[in-house]
Amino acid sequence: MAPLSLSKSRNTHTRAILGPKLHDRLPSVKVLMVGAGGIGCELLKNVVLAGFGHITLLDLDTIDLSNLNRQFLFRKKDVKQSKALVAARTASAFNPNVHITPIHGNIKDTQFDLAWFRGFDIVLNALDNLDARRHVNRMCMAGNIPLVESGTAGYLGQVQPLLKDRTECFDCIPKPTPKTFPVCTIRSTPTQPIHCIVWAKSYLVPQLFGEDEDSTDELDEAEKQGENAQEIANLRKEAQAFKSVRTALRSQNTSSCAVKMVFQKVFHRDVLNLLSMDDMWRFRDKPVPLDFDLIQSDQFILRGQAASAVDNPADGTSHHANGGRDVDVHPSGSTSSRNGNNTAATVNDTTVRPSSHGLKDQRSLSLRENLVLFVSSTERLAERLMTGKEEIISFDKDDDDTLDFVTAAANLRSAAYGIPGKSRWEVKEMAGNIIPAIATTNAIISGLIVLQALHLLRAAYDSMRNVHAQFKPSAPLSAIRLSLPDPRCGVCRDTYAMLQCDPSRMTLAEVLEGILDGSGREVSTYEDKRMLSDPDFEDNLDRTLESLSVTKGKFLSIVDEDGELEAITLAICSLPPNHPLDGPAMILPDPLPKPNQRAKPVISRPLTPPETALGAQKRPAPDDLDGTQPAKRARIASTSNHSPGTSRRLEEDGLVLLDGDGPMDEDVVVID
Ligand SMILES: Nc1ncnc2c1ncn2[C@@H]1O[C@H](COP(=O)(O)OP(=O)(O)OP(=O)(O)O)[C@@H](O)[C@H]1O
Ligand SMILES: [Zn+2]
Repeated sequence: MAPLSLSKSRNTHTRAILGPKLHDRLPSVKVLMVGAGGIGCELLKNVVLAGFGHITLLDLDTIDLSNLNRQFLFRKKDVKQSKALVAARTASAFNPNVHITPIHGNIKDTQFDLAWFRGFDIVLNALDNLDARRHVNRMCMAGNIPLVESGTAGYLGQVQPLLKDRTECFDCIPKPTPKTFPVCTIRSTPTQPIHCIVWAKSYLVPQLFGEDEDSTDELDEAEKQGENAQEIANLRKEAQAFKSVRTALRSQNTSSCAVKMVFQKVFHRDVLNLLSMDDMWRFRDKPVPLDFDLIQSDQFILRGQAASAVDNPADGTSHHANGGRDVDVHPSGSTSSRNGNNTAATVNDTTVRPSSHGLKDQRSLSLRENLVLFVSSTERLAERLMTGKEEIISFDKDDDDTLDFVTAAANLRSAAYGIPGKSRWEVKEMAGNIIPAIATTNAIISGLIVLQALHLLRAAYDSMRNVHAQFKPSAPLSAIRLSLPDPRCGVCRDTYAMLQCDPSRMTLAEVLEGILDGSGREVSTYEDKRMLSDPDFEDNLDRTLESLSVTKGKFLSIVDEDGELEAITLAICSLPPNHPLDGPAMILPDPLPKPNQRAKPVISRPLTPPETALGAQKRPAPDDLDGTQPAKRARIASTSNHSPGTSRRLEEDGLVLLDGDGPMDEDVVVID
């Protein structure tokens, strides 16, 4: 028998499985893949080998050493290069007929507007965060583009095909409330290692290395409004104290003492201040203020132990320092001290630790070693600010300097409060909210993504399933029929249209006039959760879209005040390239969007499993269905989520830090 030609053998099986019709179609299908990480690398390989011809691969990140164990399109030589570019280069070689366009960018960037999304036949998500997933979901709902959503967490995984009007969308189901901690626990009364880690990562790192948030105006305003004068005076003192250490960290002259200043403030003076509040410690163990010089000279006695002997490993055992000289206590490997000299704060570490005590990242550090690590990491971070390389630094589990800093600061705080410390490895897991990734789960999920994508392309809607990989040896996969859209969903129930316009020349009123065709309906307008106008608030109507930050890539929602009709959401796009310069500043969608009657709320909905890798998704209990109209719900959400009065920071990974002035149970630090 004559051997099959390579291209014949390459396609024979796929063709037999997919059937000639679908197989012939794949070379012309335009796929957008978002994410080239753990799932993304596996998925790209599958998509290329399945015979898809045009793949656009987008990822914002560069390759990290820690990716190599499972992101097999990358090699050590590729570290620090763009994931999208390297993955595309590697996978192109798997199939000569494939055309991969890599983009090193953020999918939320406004250049990737609805017009751009509409250039694709299908979108495959291989992302790792809710924010980006929500964004892609909205774009796909707006453009009626089939989307396959996916996620893995350890042994768990999920694949979910989504199509507007046929299936629920990613936002139809409320996502789990993240884990919360009261702010006072984090700021004043920690009792667990995680409290100290969150404090170091979400409070201390931003205070020292993040943006300079001038709170003077806020405090002046609070004072005017007659808030507690003593409290305001304390907050001013606190702000001033942080200001001076921030300045010191950024200044050449004082930088040598800066690290010690930081230490004295947060581990000594702040603890003394707290101790002065007697009431706080009536039923709690008191913290102990740490002493830099005494720890350095190993004369500090903490709860009966010397600094070099105090270590607080998670297992509760204590390792006493003796024996041979060691060891690098900079887990990142850096031992540099600024200007090559020992600064006032530098500890000449001759700590003696048995080097056999586990891998260096997994060792528990003594109090003294934590001090050394605190000094060196603070110096490294300060140096990055001083050399102007970065203006601000935020925590990143893969950034050795910030991880060292958080490890050391958290452990020093733990020591002060008598809480067990954590190794750098454990801190990385806890601060980075890491569930170890399992390559096999990624591989299984990536295969399932392609299967669901093929169902979508074939319009075989009855075959589509939500598939879950679960930790159940008897039933490792479960496949569930898809649910219908939630009629109350504020994303997929909107009527979408594309508005091509020049936002610098169009006012909000002109857009409303054009879209509502002079119907005079009473409406409110929103950009995301920001309310721009309502019937009682018309100040913005004569402002241009640009001045209201409603520009290319953003959505403008027009919500019916009566709640009778679904909302109209306009995706703002540029005018076409050939549009005459003196032409109209807006091209209205044709036909104009005609929103449907709003559906009455339903009580029972099809089953979706309770726990997913995209988040333990819970449907509202029937009692929660209060029948509130989405329009009104959106309004409530918009005001409660971003009330300007609340001092709130939202961090990338979903962590919310509320510096609350509200009641205690509203003051929470939230971990996603
Ligand atoms: N907004 C976004 N735009 C483009 N790519 C994104 C966006 N958000 C996340 N990603 C990418 O999605 C991918 C998710 O992959 P994965 O979960 O394996 O993350 P990772 O960073 O490679 O791994 P780990 O978090 O475990 O270190 C990452 O490569 C990440 O850069
Ligand atoms: Zn929805």
